[in-house]
Amino acid sequence: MAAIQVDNVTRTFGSVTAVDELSFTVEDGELFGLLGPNGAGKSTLINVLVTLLEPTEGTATVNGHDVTSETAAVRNSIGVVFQEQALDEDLTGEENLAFHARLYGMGRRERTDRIDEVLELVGLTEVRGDPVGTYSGGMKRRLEIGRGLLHEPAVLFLDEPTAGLDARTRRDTWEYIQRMNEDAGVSVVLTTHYIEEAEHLCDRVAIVDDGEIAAIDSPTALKATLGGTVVSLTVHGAVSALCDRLEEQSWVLEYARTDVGVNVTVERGETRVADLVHLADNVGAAITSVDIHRPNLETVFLSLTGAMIEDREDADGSAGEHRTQNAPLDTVDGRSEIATTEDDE
Ligand SMILES: Nc1ncnc2c1ncn2[C@@H]1O[C@H](COP(=O)(O)OP(=O)(O)OP(=O)(O)O)[C@@H](O)[C@H]1O
Repeated sequence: MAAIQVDNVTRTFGSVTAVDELSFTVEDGELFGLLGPNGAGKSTLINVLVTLLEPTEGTATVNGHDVTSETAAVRNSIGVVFQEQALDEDLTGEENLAFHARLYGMGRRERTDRIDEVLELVGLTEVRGDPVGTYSGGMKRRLEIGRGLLHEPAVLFLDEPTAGLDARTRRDTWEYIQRMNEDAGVSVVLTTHYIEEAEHLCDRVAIVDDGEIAAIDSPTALKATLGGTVVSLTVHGAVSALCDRLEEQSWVLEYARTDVGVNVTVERGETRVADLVHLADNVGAAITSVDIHRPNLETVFLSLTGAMIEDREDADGSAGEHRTQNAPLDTVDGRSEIATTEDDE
């Protein structure tokens, strides 16, 4: 049985379609990610799956239970960690868990055993007696994840599990998420707008944009669809002539004009910079900056939607707004010399 089955789910808020006819399956034991910018519809989808919102249209099951007609069964079989922290900072880590265990109706014996196990799993055994107010951001996050696991759910939902954490703590948190997925055998569905998180952590990723799934596959398979690196050129003058020349080159896999120049997809981008500069010279165009994007989920998002996730984030406040295709990759216009940067893997 699939952990989650979503069939044509739509959720609207007035005139806003937050989730638009989504269909996908999450297999038992998978670590599954919903990747997209703020406002893409990830939280709305999670809220439908955890029975906090009813779908406007379509159906979904979680652990075989229908999210509309079997809400109690769904809730009993899931754990949820929301974006907003919900811990009592005056209570100790252990007391926070005990409170939650009582809510779930766990008996004293079961409670004690399970709290010990969970604290061990999230690496908080030594600080179990300290007030949560003294915990670091990462420790609080782990405690929340542990709390979501107390009643041994089959599926754990994590909404932006590492938002607001520094890079190192984020990486540590990934290890704990992986550990629970592997050791506790729990299926995990997480939302994120961090490329690296989706890439590093997830077995499969759905790329979500404007309420729709643009692509769904393993990070490796998604990157393989690109078949090259994207070289973003900022160009002054003669962009059309440069595009005509790009069209003639057998080594150019694809190109697309942007507001500031052109994105060129080639094999091993770093080896083609000199050729691109040469081509530009020939047609009287000036390349003022070069950015090389190794294939990662950001470049997959770019090729699918015409914008970077970061651009969408910058445009936030207008979450979910439609942007023009091939929006600028960067605001490097006006640089006088060529700067070459590469995304970290
Ligand atoms: N309760 C609501 N009322 C009205 N509009 C909403 C509501 N909840 C979400 N939306 C809108 O639905 C769209 C999707 O929002 P959603 O929060 O699901 O996106 P998201 O990808 O989870 O982003 P974030 O990470 O910022 O929560 C946005 O346009 C948002 O403004």
